[in-house]
Amino acid sequence: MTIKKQEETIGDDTAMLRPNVNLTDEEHKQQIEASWYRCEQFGLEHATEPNFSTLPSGELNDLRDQHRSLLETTENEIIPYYENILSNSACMIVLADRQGHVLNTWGQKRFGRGQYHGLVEGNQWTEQGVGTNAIGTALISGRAIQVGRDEHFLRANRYMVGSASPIFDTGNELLGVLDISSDAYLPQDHTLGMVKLMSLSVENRLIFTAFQQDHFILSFNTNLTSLDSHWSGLLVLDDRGTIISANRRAEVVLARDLSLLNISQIFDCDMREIKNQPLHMPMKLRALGRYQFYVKALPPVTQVMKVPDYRTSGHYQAPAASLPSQEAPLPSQIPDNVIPLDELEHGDERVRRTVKQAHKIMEKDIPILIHGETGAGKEIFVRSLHYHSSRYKEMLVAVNCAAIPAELVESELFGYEKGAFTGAQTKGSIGLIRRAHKGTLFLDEIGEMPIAVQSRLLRVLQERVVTPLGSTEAYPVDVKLISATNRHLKEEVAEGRFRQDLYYRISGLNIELPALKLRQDKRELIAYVHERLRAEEPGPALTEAMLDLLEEHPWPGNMRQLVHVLKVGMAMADEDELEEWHLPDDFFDDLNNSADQDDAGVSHSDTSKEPIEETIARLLEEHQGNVSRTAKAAGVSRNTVYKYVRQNTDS
Ligand SMILES: Nc1ncnc2c1ncn2[C@@H]1O[C@H](COP(=O)(O)OP(=O)(O)OP(=O)(O)O)[C@@H](O)[C@H]1O
Repeated sequence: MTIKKQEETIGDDTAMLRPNVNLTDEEHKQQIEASWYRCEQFGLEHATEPNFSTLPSGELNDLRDQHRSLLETTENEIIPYYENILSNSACMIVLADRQGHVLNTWGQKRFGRGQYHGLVEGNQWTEQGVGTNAIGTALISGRAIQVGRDEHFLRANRYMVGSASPIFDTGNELLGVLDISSDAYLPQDHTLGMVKLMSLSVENRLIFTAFQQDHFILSFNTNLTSLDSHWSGLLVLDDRGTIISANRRAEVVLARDLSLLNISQIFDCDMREIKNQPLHMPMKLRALGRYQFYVKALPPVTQVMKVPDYRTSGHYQAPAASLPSQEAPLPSQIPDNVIPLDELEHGDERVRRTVKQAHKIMEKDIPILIHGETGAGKEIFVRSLHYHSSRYKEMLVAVNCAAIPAELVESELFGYEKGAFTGAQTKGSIGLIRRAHKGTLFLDEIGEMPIAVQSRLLRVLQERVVTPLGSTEAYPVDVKLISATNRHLKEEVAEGRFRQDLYYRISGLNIELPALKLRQDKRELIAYVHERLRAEEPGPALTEAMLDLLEEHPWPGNMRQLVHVLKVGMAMADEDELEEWHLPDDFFDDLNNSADQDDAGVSHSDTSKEPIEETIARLLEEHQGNVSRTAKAAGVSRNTVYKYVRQNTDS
């Protein structure tokens, strides 16, 4: 089950000053009643003993490993601010994952009575097992809640009070929950407000960790002095001003879905002004034509850290002994089975530009995302890029994310320690990402990657370290990341199947590899592939008529289908030239289908009542069998003429 964050819609522009909007007493009562009703449905009775379904320590370690960023952010950047409060009160802070598993606790390890409270690492606090409780109920409702002593469904829990607030990740998915529990009296507004503040702080820190390196982060508030507080709205912008992430406050205060809007659609300013704004100098801007906000823009850390580079001025010459790893390969060093970059296209301007851009970006710390239909040649393209880059001596590791069973993707990619899980090889495994260290990692069909693995991959890309499953050690990795997909990833993001933050991480340079039928150099490319195959094994030549026919084909299977058709045809032919009858049947099925589609709804130009077959027969004769001219005169596609010719020669 995925829970999206609940909107707390705030109607007026003073909302930021009183952000701690708790449930009304009536709403609170309803939440508790709804929870008790669920508990009855789960078959619980008030006398039932809590069932914590405690995780074995190995699984707990894996879980903690998966939530490392959440754990570290909470521990290092949030808890220290509350230490004072904690040390003076009899309560504990609990961090649990979205299934209610306790990941860590801080503060009082044991409540006053020394009673076993079950708030220990590995225990699961769900309504199913423990009845109404702050953690489980906040997770089910997606809202912050305080559960008082008698509001607990199980009698066994009625000695404690818990206040919990869910935490959402940068893609708005429920990530976990923070809870403050005690067996002493906890003032409701105070504690609930505090835990909400903590969960907001965690969310904000996660945004900074994910994006501050390469993106502008805008914070805004109605009040200048609160601009740096956790209650400020945060917007993450790419270089062109597109909003690629936002915190809860931003969405609540602006009361709209902000994803992928441009900053100029929200504030009366554009990206240029934001970029020109002196560091840490707030601006006073109007939002949505109505609200006044103070806005501060934080440029990407990489930009702030930029230091003058003296090589850009004067007549700098690089020292003679440059690093060997920076060298581009010589043509003789490129393996035979790799298609040279300049042979990837044969006159298609768009593809030429794409190849040039990608070749350049290979030397930059910018990931590449390739979109293209299946069989369009994405992997061939990546191989060529890798072997023409300075990483050519290192590994190109290609991973087809759709081909690995979902439950194995994680261990295959990140590796595992020996004995990390049942079925793990006794030796352990280094994992595919580390295998690509210093080289290129090609994640094909990345759209198929399970969402849990996406989070982990995101962390690897952000932190540039891999922690194998079951290990505490983090290994640095330096990989050139190229991903490919035949899906529309933006739509996948909109529908919640692909993490937005990961999408922006992997899509530094977006490349479209056109389908074969759309390529302007289709004819030349077909001739090239044919020549390459003939270089491997002697075979028949292609006539112009055969090239016409091949050019006409819709090629739904793209380059892969072309290679297959040519290989079959060439194997069948004993003659000097490739003939139609050498080609496989499915080739003609596609051809006929596309002819039918091309002509659907289009009537041939002859206005007489003459059937189309007769028109084609007549025109073919008139044009001495010239297919192109016949098709033009009849007002049909060349495929239709071919289809007619074939039917009449077959019968
Ligand atoms: N530029 C090219 N020149 C010659 N052959 C090519 C070219 N591009 C692709 N091919 C051939 O087409 C086949 C399919 O290409 P490739 O595996 O790169 O496609 P893909 O887009 O990665 O497919 P998928 O999306 O199914 O993974 C290759 O095995 C290769 O034989």
